[in-house]
Amino acid sequence: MLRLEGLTKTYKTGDQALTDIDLEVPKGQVLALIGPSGAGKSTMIRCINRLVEPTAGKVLLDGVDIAHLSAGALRRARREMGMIFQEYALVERLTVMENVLSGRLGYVGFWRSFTRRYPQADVDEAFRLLDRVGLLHMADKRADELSGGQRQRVGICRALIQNPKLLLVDEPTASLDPKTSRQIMRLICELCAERGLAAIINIHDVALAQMFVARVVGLRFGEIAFDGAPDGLTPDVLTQIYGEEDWEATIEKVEDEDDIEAAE
Ligand SMILES: Nc1ncnc2c1ncn2[C@@H]1O[C@H](COP(=O)(O)OP(=O)(O)OP(=O)(O)O)[C@@H](O)[C@H]1O
Repeated sequence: MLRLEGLTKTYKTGDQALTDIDLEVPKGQVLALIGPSGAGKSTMIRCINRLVEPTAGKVLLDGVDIAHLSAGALRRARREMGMIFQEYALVERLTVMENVLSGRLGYVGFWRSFTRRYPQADVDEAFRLLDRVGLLHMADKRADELSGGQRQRVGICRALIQNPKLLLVDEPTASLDPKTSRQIMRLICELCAERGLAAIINIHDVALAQMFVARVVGLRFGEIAFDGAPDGLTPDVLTQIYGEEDWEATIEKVEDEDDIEAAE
């Protein structure tokens, strides 16, 4: 469904962020992208929807090369890719419902988007999505009245109402506490499974990635250093990706937290 071929990005500053990346993501697969700061995770996600222009290589979405589309064709192709951000990127003074519906802006005409009059079918779908993520009762609240976890749920609904084939998720839990982080990761993975949706989730927290996804790709210095099931992330492999750390302790700590939560 998504195929990267020789994807390379060198920034104008000379920073080589990605080198010759080949990666295939089948329909419905949720993949976690891990790696140390500066490894190229955000760059990879941003090259896929061309928020960053690749220097070389192909980004094939169902066989169409996103890296070489004209502006109009790119706009249409971007509808197929929902984006979820670390800082939620909501419009604070708008309501939850309005924020969710803004995910349809790529579909409605100029006047409808200017006056924010959306088709009834879009409004109905927004209600369904808010119900699914447990925020139906908050539809009329302003975004700035929500907690971090609630905001991210709105961000998820806004991405899903686009009806994308692929979700690109950039650090969805970086601003959340550990328990809310797990809830949000679980929700994203459940929704992908329900909808047969593929996702690439850029995530710092290795233990969280291991808990929820079937495939992990590890980047190091802009190259793929690991690609496999989460149980292949042994302390040795993690050291290859990140450098030295006491991985046994890091992973055990999270398991302990879950035991405490289960006992509560
Ligand atoms: N706009 C930019 N201009 C120049 N260099 C950049 C730019 N964005 C990123 N880089 C460089 O590209 C490399 C990869 O950065 P990137 O942000 O993709 O890494 P990352 O793995 O997402 O890191 P983090 O986890 O800290 O967000 C780094 O060396 C970074 O300094």
